Amino acid sequence: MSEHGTREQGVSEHGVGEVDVRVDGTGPEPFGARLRRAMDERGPLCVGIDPHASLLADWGLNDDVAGLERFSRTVVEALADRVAVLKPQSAFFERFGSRGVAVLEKSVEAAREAGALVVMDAKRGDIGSTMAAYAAAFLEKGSPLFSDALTVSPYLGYGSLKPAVELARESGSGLFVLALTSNPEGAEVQHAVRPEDTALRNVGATMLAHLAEENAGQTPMGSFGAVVGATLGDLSAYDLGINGPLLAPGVGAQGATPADLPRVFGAALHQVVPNVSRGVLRHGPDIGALRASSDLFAAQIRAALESA
Ligand SMILES: O=C(O)c1cc(=O)[nH]c(=O)n1[C@@H]1O[C@H](COP(=O)(O)O)[C@@H](O)[C@H]1O
Repeated sequence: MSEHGTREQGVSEHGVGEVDVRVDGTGPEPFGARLRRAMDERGPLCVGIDPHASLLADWGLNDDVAGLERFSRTVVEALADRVAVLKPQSAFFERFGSRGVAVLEKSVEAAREAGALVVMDAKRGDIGSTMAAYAAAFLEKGSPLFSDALTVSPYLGYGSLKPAVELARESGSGLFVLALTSNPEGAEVQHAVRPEDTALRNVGATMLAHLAEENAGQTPMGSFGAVVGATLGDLSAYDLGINGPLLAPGVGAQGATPADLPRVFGAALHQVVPNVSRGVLRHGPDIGALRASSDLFAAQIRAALESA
């Protein structure tokens, strides 16, 4: 860690784990502050760890736990010391049952150890009391899957996420709330308008408004981010100024490019964490090639930020 804090051994009801402690001793440094610093130091690129069966095959690996382990270890070794964020997609690990989840645990630990922030992409969402258990699984210090942030679905109502918001505040972790997703099917839910709202205040916009409230007054930015697809075209009708990060999947395999980012995100561009998964991963298993691809995306993103 930098001058702002240290990682120390800490104890929670779940056991011993690493915790981020502010130098002034006031508790864990919030995710938003840690992410801002990582984005400023390393650039904002987030690379996904998405071990698709087809990628395992392309890498010459078996579609089994050993292949999964090798794939994840290679991505972490190649990229955890250079990108701001790594985002393991839990589904590809869960596919292998408990042994896959064990690989996920090790990957998260190794990535954080090497200096990347880890956003666990598990897209959890449930009624509040169950949401508390999901939050404990991913955001409770000392939990085996403890991550810097978690993707969550607000489509049981934003308020159902409250236990996760509270635990994230306590543990210095963050959330990325699905607001306007990169897939075309998302519109039927996210573009819906409640009778009491206007067309400009659809469900996705309502989620952004909740996040703006959550992050109010936080500096340099709050810890409660939105997922907003880079594939969505002009988003100027939305107020993306949530004072928090915008995770932007869709660059690479889904067709968006770094050059699209200024047009899509406008004034919110500097809050954007663009995610690339297959676009980088397809260059493996060679570590140099993975790094070259990630560096190229990072340079293109930097150029897009500078051009705006
Ligand atoms: O939350 C996400 O990360 C996510 C949200 C979204 O709207 N769209 C989306 O593609 N994702 C994830 O981002 C990654 C995109 O992967 P690539 O299309 O291979 O770059 C996958 O892990 C998706 O699950």
